[in-house]
Amino acid sequence: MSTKPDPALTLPVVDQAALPCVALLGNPNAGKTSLFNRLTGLRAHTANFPGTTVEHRRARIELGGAPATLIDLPGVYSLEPSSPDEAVAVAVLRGEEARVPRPDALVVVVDSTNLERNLPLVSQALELGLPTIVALNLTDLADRLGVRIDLRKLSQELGCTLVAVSARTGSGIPELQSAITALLAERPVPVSAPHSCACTTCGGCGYTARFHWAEGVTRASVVETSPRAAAMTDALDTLFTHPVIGLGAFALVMTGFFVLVFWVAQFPMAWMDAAFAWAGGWTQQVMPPGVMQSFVADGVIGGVGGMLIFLPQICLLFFALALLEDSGYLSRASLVMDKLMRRVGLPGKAFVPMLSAHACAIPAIMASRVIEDRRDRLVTIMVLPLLTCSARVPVYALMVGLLFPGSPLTQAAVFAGCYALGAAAAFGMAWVFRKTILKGQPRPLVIELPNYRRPSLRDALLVTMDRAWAFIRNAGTTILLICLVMWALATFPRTPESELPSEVQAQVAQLRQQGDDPAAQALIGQAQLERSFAGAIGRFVQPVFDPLGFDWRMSIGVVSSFAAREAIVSSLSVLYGMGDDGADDQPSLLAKMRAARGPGGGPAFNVPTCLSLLVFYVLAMQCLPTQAVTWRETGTWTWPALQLAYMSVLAYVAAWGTHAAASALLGA
Ligand SMILES: Nc1nc2c(ncn2[C@@H]2O[C@H](COP(=O)(O)OP(=O)(O)OP(=O)(O)O)[C@@H](O)[C@H]2O)c(=O)[nH]1
Ligand SMILES: [Mg+2]
Repeated sequence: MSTKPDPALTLPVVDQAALPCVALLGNPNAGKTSLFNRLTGLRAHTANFPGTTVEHRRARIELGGAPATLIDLPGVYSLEPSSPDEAVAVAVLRGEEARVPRPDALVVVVDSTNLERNLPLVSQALELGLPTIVALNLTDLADRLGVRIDLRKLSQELGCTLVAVSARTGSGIPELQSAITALLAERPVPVSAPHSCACTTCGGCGYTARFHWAEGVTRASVVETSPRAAAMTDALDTLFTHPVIGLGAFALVMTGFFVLVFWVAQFPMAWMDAAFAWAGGWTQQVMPPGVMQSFVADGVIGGVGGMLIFLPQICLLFFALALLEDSGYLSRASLVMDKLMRRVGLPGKAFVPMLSAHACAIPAIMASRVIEDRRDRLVTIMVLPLLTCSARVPVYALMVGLLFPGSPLTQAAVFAGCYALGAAAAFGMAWVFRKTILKGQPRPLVIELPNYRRPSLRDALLVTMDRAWAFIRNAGTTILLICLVMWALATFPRTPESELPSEVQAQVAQLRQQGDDPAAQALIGQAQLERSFAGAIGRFVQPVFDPLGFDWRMSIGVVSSFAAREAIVSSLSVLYGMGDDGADDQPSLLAKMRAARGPGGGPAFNVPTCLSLLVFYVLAMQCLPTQAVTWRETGTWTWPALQLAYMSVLAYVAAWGTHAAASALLGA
C-alpha cells in the first residue's frame, strides 16, 4: 500500500520562513513525536523503540495567538551524527537542510524515567546558544514507576526553563505552550553548561565530563526511584532476551499475532462479502440489463467490493502491530534475532524495519536510515520488499479462501506460511548479496532497551483508523480506476449474440430448450468476454504465464498489478464476475471464482494454480512507489533496477517450480 504525502510537510516554504521556528530535539524514544502530535493535532507515527522518526516533519501551530512552525526531528544521542537519521536532525539544527528554516528556539524532550541517559544531549543542546526549554516528558510513567524528580532543583542545575509534561495524558501541555510563547518573545540565551572540558588534546574527556555531569545532576534531582519496577523489567528482559526462551517467546508472539489477524477477521469479512453480493444482486434487479447495469454491478461493486472485503484484515493487522510496537517488546526481539540475522549478513538494526515492512515497505526502507553502515543498509533495503506488506494480504486471503473453504485453521497456517516464505526469501537473498556484490560482516547490535509500557489503545485505534481510511481511499481511487479500465477492456468490443461462433450459438439454443436460461446467459457472457480487448490482451500475455498455470484472465490480472499488487484482486473480481457462471442467484465473489472453469473444464483456481499464484505474489516486486523510495534512499537507479530484476526472476522461477511440484504430487 503506498503512503500518501504527510500533511505536516505540505506547508508553503515562504510561509514558514517568515514564522518563528521551534524544533523538538531529544534522545530516541523520548516522546518527541508524541509531543509534536499533541501540540499540532496531527497523527505522526510513534512507537516504543528508538529510531521511529527518520525524517524531519514540520507543522504550523498557534502560540499565544501567533503562528509559529514546529519541527519534529529524528532522535539523536549526541550532536555528532553516526547514522543518516541522526544526520538529518543535526543538519536541521545547523540550518543546512534544504527548504527547512533554521530553528530559532529548541524544546529538548527528555525521558523522565531515563534522566541520566538523556542529560548528555541536553548539555550539548544548551551549548548551541539557542533559546532552550527542557520538556520533561513521560511524567505519568515516572509517577507509576515511583520515580520522583525535584523539578526546581533540576531546573536550577540545567539553567533553563523546565516543564513537566505527559504527551500521553496531555498534562503540562498548556504550560509548555505558554513557556514556548515566552521563550520566543524573550529569547533568553541559556547560561553556559557547567561541564565543559578545557582540554584540547583528546576527544574523549569531553564526553566523560558530560557523563559525569549528567550523573551528578541526576543524583541531585532524582528524589526517589523504584527498585521494584527495575526488578520487574530485569526479570522480563531475562526471559525475552534469553537465546532459547527468547526465541520461543518470539515464535509464540508471532503465532498469536497471525492467528488473531486471521481468525478474528474471517467473521466481518464473510459479512462484507455477503453484503457486496447482495448489493450486486440488488443492482441487477433494479437496473435494466445492459452496459450500465454491468458497469455498476461488475465494474464498481464487483471490483471495489472485491477489494474492500479485506478491510477487516488490514485493520486488525495494523491494530495488532501498533500494540506490539507500543509495548517495548520489539527491541528485545531485535536482540534475540540479532545473532540469527547476522549469520545471513543482516544487521540486528534491520529487525524493526523488517517488521514494519509487514505493514508497508516504503516506511520500512526509510526506517533503515538508523543503520549506520552503508553496506549493511543497502543489503537491508534490497531485501525489505520481499517481506509481506499489507497490500499482499488481500491476495493471500483470496487464494487461501479459494483453496481451503471452511477450514480457518488451515487457512491461517497457509497464510502464515506465506509470511514465512517472504521472510525466508529475504534472509536467503541477504546471504546471496553478502557473498557477492555487498561483501562484508554486519556490525553487532548495540540498542537501547526502552521501558515496557502499557500500549495505548487510543493510539492503536487512531493508527488503525488512518490506515483503514487510506485503504478505502485507495480502493475508491486507484483501484476503482483500474477496475473501470478492466471492465471497459472486458466489455468492448461487444460481440452480438448473432455473431458468436455457430457452435456457441448451438449450445446456447440447446440450453434454452432445456429451460436453463441462466446457463445460456453465462455461456454468452463467457464467449463475449473472450472476444473483448481484455481477452485479446490476456491471450497475448498468457504464454508467458502458462508455465505457472495462469489462464488468460489471471495473466491480465498479473499484468494489471505491476504498478500496485493488490489490483489483481479487483481485476479478477471484475473478470470472473463478468463471465458469470450462473450457478447461484447472487453468488459471492469467492463463490464466483470457485465455480470458474479453466480451459480443460476443471476449476480455474485449482490447487497448483492457487499455490503458484500465492508464491508469485509473495516474491514479486509489484510496487512502483517502493521502487521510487529505493531510488531516493540509495541515490541511484541501479539498486531499484536490480531489486525489480532479481525479485521478478525469483518470483517466476519459484512459482513455476511450485506449480510443477504441486501438479506432479496431485497428479493434476
Ligand atoms: N506513558 C507515556 N508514554 C509516552 C509518552 N510520550 C510518549 N510515549 C510513548 O513513548 C513511545 C515513544 O514515543 P515517540 O513519540 O515515538 O518518541 P520519539 O522521541 O519521537 O522517538 P524517535 O522518533 O524514535 O526518536 C511511544 O510508545 C509513545 O506512545 C508519555 O508522556 N507517557
Ligand atoms: Mg519520533
